[in-house]
Amino acid sequence: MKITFDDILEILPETPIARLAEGLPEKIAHGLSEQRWANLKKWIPVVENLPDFGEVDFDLNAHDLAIGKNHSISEEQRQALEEQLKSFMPWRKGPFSVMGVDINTEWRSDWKWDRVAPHISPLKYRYVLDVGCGSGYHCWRMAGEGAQMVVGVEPSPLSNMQYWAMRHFIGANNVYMLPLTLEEVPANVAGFDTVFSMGVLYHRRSPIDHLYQLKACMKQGSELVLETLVVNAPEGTDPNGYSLVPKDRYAQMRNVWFLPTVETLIHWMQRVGFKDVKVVDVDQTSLEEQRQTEWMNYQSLKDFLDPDNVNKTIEGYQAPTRATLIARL
Ligand SMILES: Nc1ncnc2c1ncn2[C@@H]1O[C@H](C[S@+](CC[C@H]([NH3+])C(=O)[O-])CC(=O)[O-])[C@@H](O)[C@H]1O
Repeated sequence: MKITFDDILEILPETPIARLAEGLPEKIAHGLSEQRWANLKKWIPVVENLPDFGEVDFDLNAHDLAIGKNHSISEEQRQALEEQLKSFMPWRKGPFSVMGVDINTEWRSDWKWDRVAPHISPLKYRYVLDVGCGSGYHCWRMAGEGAQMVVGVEPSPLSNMQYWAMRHFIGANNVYMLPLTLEEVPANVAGFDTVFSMGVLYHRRSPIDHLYQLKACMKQGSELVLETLVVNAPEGTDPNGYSLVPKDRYAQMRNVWFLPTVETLIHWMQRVGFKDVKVVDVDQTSLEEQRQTEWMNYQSLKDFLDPDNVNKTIEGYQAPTRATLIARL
């Protein structure tokens, strides 16, 4: 199957998010430019040559999407497919099961979805944006909840290939991933009914600007679902207004900037104009939720924590704890 954006370009003008189309072909070309990302030269042919097994069953409400669960292929075909899918390693966000190949990703992203989904407004018939959607795992689950259209924006070309690999087997099913950053989304879209930003805010150098950019995508009365790393204020420090900017790395990640307390995060969201801000979950990431697997064979959370104290990062900070907040525009 060829990677093509013709369908989304054709659909967009008829939707409340029509302004997303502005300059889109050029932005897509930039996002998937082989000059910028030499690996695309090897990845794109793998995607485009995935085998055609005809119509395949799947279940967007299953934790692994159960693609082709009732469709039998030969062991030889299964092994060849496994090899093709392994060319998109490391697989971080999932899991996925494709024609009997179980992609055991670094993250149990289904656990995050199970924590978030019970608290959000029903997605049925909604236009949904998932910012920094990774492999697109949550986008598929959002479509499973009946969304009218899910747009994932994700600058990582490898993550985009992982989306296309799933799409090859199951079709778009209202899910479209664009190889864009949030900053490339036009500032006047103002049409999404639900916007998710999960695991992105702490990567931004200007968290308040990130919140304004999310807001600019949203329709009046719509919902924001924000998930990000938080910290407790040090003993004796007022949590209101406190946020940690790590000296250097945080849990070995170089690109971590602001880790607010939950109180500070609420305040930031209110300052930007979000209403009814609710904290629906705070959860310390477990070693079972993020770990090395056969499909992600680099170091993982265990290696980023203090070997003598799993509640601290290797740098001595509070171990990764994520809060989910829901707010209305
Ligand atoms: N400016 C940006 N605009 C859009 N995306 C970005 C930007 N910068 C980084 N990203 C992307 O945001 C994703 C963050 S992961 C969360 C995945 C999923 N949401 C999850 O909640 O599991 C982090 C985590 O593991 O928490 C990466 O895929 C980046 O490429």
